[in-house]
Amino acid sequence: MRILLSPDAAGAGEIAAAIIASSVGDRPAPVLGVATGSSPQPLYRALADRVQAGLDLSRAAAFALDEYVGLPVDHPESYHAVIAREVTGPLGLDPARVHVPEGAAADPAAAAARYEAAIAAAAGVDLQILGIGANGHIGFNEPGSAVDSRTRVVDLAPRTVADNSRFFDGDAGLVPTRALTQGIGTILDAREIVLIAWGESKADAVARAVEGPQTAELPASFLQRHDRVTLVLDAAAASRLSPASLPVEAAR
Ligand SMILES: N[C@@H]1[C@@H](O)[C@H](O)[C@@H](COP(=O)(O)O)O[C@@H]1O
Repeated sequence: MRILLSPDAAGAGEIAAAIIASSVGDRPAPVLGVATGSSPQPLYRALADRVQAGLDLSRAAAFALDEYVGLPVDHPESYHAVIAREVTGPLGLDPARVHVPEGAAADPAAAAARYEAAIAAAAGVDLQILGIGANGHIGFNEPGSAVDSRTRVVDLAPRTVADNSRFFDGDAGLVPTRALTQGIGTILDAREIVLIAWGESKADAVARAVEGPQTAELPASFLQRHDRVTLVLDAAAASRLSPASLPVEAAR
């Protein structure tokens, strides 16, 4: 895993945006994997600045990682709404090429299978953007998720429901308890992965993802088996990594 550091979240966003621009900026029709949550927001802001300055993503396709089950698509905290607000608009994507799992479908399991088929039909994801949960989840692959899991319906861990209650007026009772998520296997099929993490609350999960054993108990640890992963971290998120894991200039 390549690790890049910035003193703060905004700087981490700039670094991640630069990687994305150089990886996919020259492709005529790249396929992006896009995450929601607070982690990628500095990245999207920095990428939006690049779009304002001339980066053209209008022919890019995008596949969101996950969506709540049972939330109407027009709910402001549905990932359909979040992706439209924070990604599609600011990055100048074509809404017709942006895909989000159908968490409001009558048959979510069938919707999961359709989503896998849609990713395959697009010839896979070129670059997957990831955040990480405080419990080491990626997408909504909670502890216990298998390395070869595919897009499916999952139950959210109590900690994730509590963490995400901040998006629902602080009321955990309003947070859906199930979601559709790309699986670990789906995520690992992406040709390149950029994970952004910032803040002290992610430091433990980051250290275990990088230095711990590969285990379903910390789903992000499975990223160790991908050969093109970059972690872009601020100082707080990197604070529990051993010096041996850090870039040479930071470890001195
Ligand atoms: N499903 C999302 C993930 O895709 C996200 O990466 C993670 C971290 O969230 P945040 O970035 O807000 O800390 O948990 C959320 O619940």
